[in-house]
Amino acid sequence: MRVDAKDMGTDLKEVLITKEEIDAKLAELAAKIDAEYAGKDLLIVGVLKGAVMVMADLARALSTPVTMDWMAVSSYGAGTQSSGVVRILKDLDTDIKGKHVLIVEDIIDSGLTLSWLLSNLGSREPASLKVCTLLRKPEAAKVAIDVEWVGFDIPNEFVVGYGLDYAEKYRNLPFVGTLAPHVYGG
Ligand SMILES: O=P(O)(O)OC[C@H]1O[C@H](OP(=O)(O)OP(=O)(O)O)[C@H](O)[C@@H]1O
Ligand SMILES: Nc1nc2[nH]cnc2c(=O)[nH]1
Repeated sequence: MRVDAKDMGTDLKEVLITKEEIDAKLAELAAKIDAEYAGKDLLIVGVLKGAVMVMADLARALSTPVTMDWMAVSSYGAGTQSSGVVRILKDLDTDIKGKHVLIVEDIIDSGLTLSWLLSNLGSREPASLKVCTLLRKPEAAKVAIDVEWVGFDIPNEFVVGYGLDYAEKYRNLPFVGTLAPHVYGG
């Protein structure tokens, strides 16, 4: 079923990516990730809170048996601009030395969060460290990052839904959409 922005009240401007498009893309990415990690032990690391939905759906689309861990970092607070200062709110429960690690993100915007994460997790000497993100904003990049698996490149607009929030709201929307300007004072 296609859900339109108008069904979700007046806060939303438009639906950018539907649940059906997300499901199809995650199946495509999962097949590539399965091929990459065939015969290997894979730890997928979800970056809280935004990656909860993509982590849950990607994990179920994978055939590769995985273990899962979570890291919580924040660089956005309640606003729509990255502060650039990354704080660890929750570290991994496991030692990743010698493990194949796949970071699962909902979005790469400025790239500052991921750049910091790659450096932080890379220093723990994993056997490999790669990234899968559902969304990326090429026009917003402040640092160049090599990302193996990207679901959708999107325009440089603040998006919500499918894990992504504005002031902690809208994470449970099943699609990715943009907000009407009045919501964030535009
Ligand atoms: O590329 P960047 O500009 O660094 O932005 C990307 C980061 O921003 C979001 O997290 P946020 O800090 O909003 O926390 P949240 O996942 O808990 O909402 C998102 O989940 C990424 O981790
Ligand atoms: N909700 C949300 N969080 C983000 N973090 C970085 N970019 C975004 C975005 O466009 N939307």
